[in-house]
Amino acid sequence: MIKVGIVGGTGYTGVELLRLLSKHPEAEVVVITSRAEAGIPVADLYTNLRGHVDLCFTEPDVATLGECDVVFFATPHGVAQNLMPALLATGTRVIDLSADFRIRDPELWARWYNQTHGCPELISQAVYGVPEYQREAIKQARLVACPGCYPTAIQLGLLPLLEQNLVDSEHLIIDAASGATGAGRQGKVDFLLTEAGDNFKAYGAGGHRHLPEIEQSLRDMQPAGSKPAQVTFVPHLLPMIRGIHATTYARALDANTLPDLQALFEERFADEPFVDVMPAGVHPQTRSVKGSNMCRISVFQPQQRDTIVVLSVIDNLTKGASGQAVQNMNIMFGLAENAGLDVVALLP
Ligand SMILES: NC(=O)C1=CN([C@@H]2O[C@H](COP(=O)(O)OP(=O)(O)OC[C@H]3O[C@@H](n4cnc5c(N)ncnc54)[C@H](OP(=O)(O)O)[C@@H]3O)[C@@H](O)[C@H]2O)C=CC1
Ligand SMILES: CC(=O)N[C@@H](CCC(=O)OP(=O)(O)O)C(=O)O
Repeated sequence: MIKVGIVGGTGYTGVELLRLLSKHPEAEVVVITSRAEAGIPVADLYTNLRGHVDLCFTEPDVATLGECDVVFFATPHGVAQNLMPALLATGTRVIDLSADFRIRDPELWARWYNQTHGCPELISQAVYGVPEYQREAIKQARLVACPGCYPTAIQLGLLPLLEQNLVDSEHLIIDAASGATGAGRQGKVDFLLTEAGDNFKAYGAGGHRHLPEIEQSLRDMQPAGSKPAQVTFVPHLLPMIRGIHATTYARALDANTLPDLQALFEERFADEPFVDVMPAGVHPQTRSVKGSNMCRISVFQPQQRDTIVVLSVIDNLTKGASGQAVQNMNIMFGLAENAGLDVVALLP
């Protein structure tokens, strides 16, 4: 059994890690931390885990965490970077769900996250954890930086087009919408039922912190010589609990020579356990992935003109965070990639 520690067990990604790992055949959570709830049984706070998880929350302690084979950070950005040098020195491997190690340039990170990076010397060791194009690097990684939820949905939708250099990469336009759990459990007025319910609004249109992460990862997918990807990214808040829907508009470099896009997408993801290309003409919907690690994608070329539309949906807490983190753990430890993740989405 792989011994697992979780730092930050009281947030939504922490409880999602517990839900998935409690049924994992080859991993067992042995430590779960919370400073505010130390000493309290996990199942007292999250009653869905009664009968499945017997642990109590404990204070974060590097020596105890260092006895685990792998430690997940489900903490706000700025936390993992401070514990990382001491924790990696124990020999444990780390999977960070926060944004601390996603961006390679610490100055760029500092500008978007309004704080100085506490551990720039370890950033180069981090592998960006998108299995669909980083699988080999993830196998060897000691530190995996899990992608953000919006970046995951957007990257998977654009991967086949950018790898083949088929679109005008400097003018990509993305509208994406997220359920309210995307904002975490630390309540803000905007996420009250009475504020978010029966409403739909954009936010961050002038620049969202996921923009540099999205552009960095899209550029990593592009073949040498391509024009570096630039995106206009507008996120929206949807009055639902889980789910992300991303709509991406990309102009073909040459609409007359485009390959069959449906076949291109189906072939690119044929061997991917967690990407499902929908049949031609079918629109994906967030509830078809709720609670599952699947990303469902559709591609359209309306009126056969030169704008390609890609629709992608994920559950922000599963493929967008904790499910992808478990998928990365499975790859790092040579396990079946779907271990603990073979879950059918909850529908209706
Ligand atoms: N929600 C989502 O859809 C997604 C979230 N993420 C990222 O995952 C991370 C976790 O998010 P989420 O689950 O929403 O939870 P929160 O951001 O609300 O994190 C809360 C957890 O972190 C712990 N924590 C906070 N500060 C510290 C600290 N200084 N030292 C140790 N532990 C600390 C808290 O416990 P306590 O204070 O009691 O110690 C609590 O358990 C964030 O970085 C988020 O950006 C990534 C993808 C999707
Ligand atoms: C609805 C909502 O507020 N979403 C969050 C993003 C959620 C997320 O998961 O971002 P990280 O992975 O980088 O934490 C936001 O827009 O900031």
